[in-house]
Amino acid sequence: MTDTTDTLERAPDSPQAAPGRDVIVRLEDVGLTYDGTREVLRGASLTLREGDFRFLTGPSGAGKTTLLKLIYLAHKPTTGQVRVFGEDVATLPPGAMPGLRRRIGVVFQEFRLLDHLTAFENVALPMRVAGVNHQGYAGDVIDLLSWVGLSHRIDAKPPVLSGGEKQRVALARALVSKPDLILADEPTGNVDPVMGEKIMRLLIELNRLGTAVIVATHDLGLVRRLGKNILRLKDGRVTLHGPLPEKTDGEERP
Ligand SMILES: Nc1ncnc2c1ncn2[C@@H]1O[C@H](COP(=O)(O)OP(=O)(O)OP(=O)(O)O)[C@@H](O)[C@H]1O
Repeated sequence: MTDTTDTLERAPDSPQAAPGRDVIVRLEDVGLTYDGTREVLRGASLTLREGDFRFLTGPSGAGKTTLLKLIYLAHKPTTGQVRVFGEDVATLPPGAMPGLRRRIGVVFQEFRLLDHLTAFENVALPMRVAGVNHQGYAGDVIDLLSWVGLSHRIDAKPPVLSGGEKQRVALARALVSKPDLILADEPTGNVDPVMGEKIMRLLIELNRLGTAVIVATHDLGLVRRLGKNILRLKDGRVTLHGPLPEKTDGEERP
């Protein structure tokens, strides 16, 4: 079996460098074609281990969101194998999906906050859906909103929150079930650079505490500053790269 890694430059947390950590996501030779005609992934492979942090980059339309949705079990591959927390998605027993998904926190554009619920209620929602009672989650929700700097906005509803505040509520919601893996699709997309940096620092802190993270982004400045390994998606395939070097004239990589 071939690994993910067509190219690996200075990647200290690479699969090769850390064989002791469990593999939590493995894609092997995955193809995904929408509607039988639109081939987005072709022979895509990657390995993610516990505690890894990866930026996911690539041209618009390359399939970054599609790849994250595959890992979140929202799509099945057309060909190849997807394993998440050791389970083969193709042969997942009925009823196993919610349990797997609870181990994954997502910050996706289309999973918007519910406008009629407060910040507290939005963050609490995954716990309520999982059948946890108020006492079981209230403390965690308050702590999380405080951690993302929103203690003062607990009772505010999304229509009166700024873009950055909404992103941080969404991040808190993704974290409330203490996931082993966070998938964030352009989490800094609609916020100013200072807020974008703050959101990324929160993700990095979370990763430092042990959560694996994949962040899809077009923001190469951020990728360069934060110095993390990169999964690059292009022509349907994934390659793993080390941190971007300092900018050089005319440089145009991911
Ligand atoms: N549900 C779908 N049905 C059909 N085609 C789709 C679907 N979702 C995405 N696509 C197409 O698949 C391709 C990849 O889309 P995707 O959103 O995964 O790319 P992306 O790399 O995340 O793009 P961007 O950087 O612009 O957000 C695009 O051409 C898109 O139009």
